[in-house]
Amino acid sequence: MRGITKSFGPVSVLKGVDFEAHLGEVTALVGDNGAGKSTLVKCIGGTYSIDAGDYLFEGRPVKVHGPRDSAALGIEIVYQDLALCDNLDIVQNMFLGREQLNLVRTLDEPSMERLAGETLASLSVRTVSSVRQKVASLSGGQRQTVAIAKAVLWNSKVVILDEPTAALGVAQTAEVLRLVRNLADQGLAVILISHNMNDVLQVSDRIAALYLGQMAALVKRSEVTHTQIVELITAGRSGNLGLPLSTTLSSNGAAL
Ligand SMILES: Nc1ncnc2c1ncn2[C@@H]1O[C@H](COP(=O)(O)OP(=O)(O)OP(=O)(O)O)[C@@H](O)[C@H]1O
Repeated sequence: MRGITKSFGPVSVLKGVDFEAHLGEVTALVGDNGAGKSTLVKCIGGTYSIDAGDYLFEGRPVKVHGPRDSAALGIEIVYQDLALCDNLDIVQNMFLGREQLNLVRTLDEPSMERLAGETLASLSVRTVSSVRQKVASLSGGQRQTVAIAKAVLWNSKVVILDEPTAALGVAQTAEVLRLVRNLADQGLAVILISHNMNDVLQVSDRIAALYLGQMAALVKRSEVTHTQIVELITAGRSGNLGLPLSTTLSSNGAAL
């Protein structure tokens, strides 16, 4: 994404944001409440149209007018609410709206069941006992796992995860972070929105810090400390990292 701007009426939310994600890497998207993370992700997913800027995919300019366009490129977003149906089982959830049909045009249950099982196995998911289990009976971590598996089922290239460990316990967080790392190691570009610095430091390769609708910095994980990330989030800059002072200071020099 290059020079992305997005406003809602008079409210300017994204102000010339540059952002990129690479195959085989986890890029953490961090920023304070209201910094514009969700808005940026919804622009990537096509839920919001961008006002100005360039959207490039695999180096080519693309037009993304809605979620169907981003899905066709191989971009999947797992929102915080997971969008799973409690009354359906894991297979039904993973194929919801994209069910496979057999030759007589009825649901190809064996094929969907096999693919669901293979996808979970390829992600080394051990916590789900049966793909025919109702989603209502799954724990928070298992639900997250199913939502992520659903996102990678479609030969996805980019998977965006919105706060995947929020509200999870210690063991379940570790399991989901292992899965996040696994996705990148399998070659996907993973974008991880998170407020949890431990998660960010543990799994990310790059960190993109949004500050008041501007990209304060997009840096390699190995090049920043915990303190610097916090400073980028809260002040838009840290030492020689971050936005130029002129954009983060008001005319009298006070930080905005
Ligand atoms: N549909 C909308 N209409 C008007 N303003 C909006 C809309 N969506 C978001 N905003 C505003 O844009 C700003 C950025 O919101 P956004 O949800 O992108 O931030 P965020 O970084 O994801 O925050 P959080 O961490 O709290 O989820 C906020 O000030 C918000 O009020």
